Amino acid sequence: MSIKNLAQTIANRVGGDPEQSWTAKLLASPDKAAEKFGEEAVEAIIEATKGDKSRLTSEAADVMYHLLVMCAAHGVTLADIEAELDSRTTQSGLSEKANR
Ligand SMILES: N=c1c2ncn([C@@H]3O[C@H](COP(=O)(O)OP(=O)(O)OP(=O)(O)O)[C@@H](O)[C@H]3O)c2ncn1[C@@H]1O[C@H](COP(=O)(O)O)[C@@H](O)[C@H]1O
Repeated sequence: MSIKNLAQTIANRVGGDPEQSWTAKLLASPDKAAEKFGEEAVEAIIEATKGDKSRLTSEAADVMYHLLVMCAAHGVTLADIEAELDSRTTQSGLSEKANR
């Protein structure tokens, strides 16, 4: 699934039944969504340091899903994030840091 479609699926769960949907449950509890994002990020870091590509891929998917849910719980959309990323694009495509 594309990130765009995942974000749309998550947006469609706003106001959904927490008993029927994990996503709806997290959206109704922003602090829980943030906590889960943190847990998944740590799990991804651990897999990255172990060097297992398959496990890292799985954890990275968890991180992306939970990041989007956490943001959606606060009304931040994928379009908002993309606009922020667009604003960071430099003329050369290289950041100041990369030039140092
Ligand atoms: N991409 C995901 C997705 N990734 C992870 N999860 C859930 O996130 C939860 C993670 O919780 P835990 O870490 O406690 O569980 P776990 O990952 O099994 O445990 P560990 O392996 O990390 O130890 C699990 O219940 C997963 O099912 C997801 N739940 C939903 N989606 C997407 O969201 C859509 C809507 O799903 P509903 O939540 O069912 O509406 C789905 O069709 C999917 O496309």
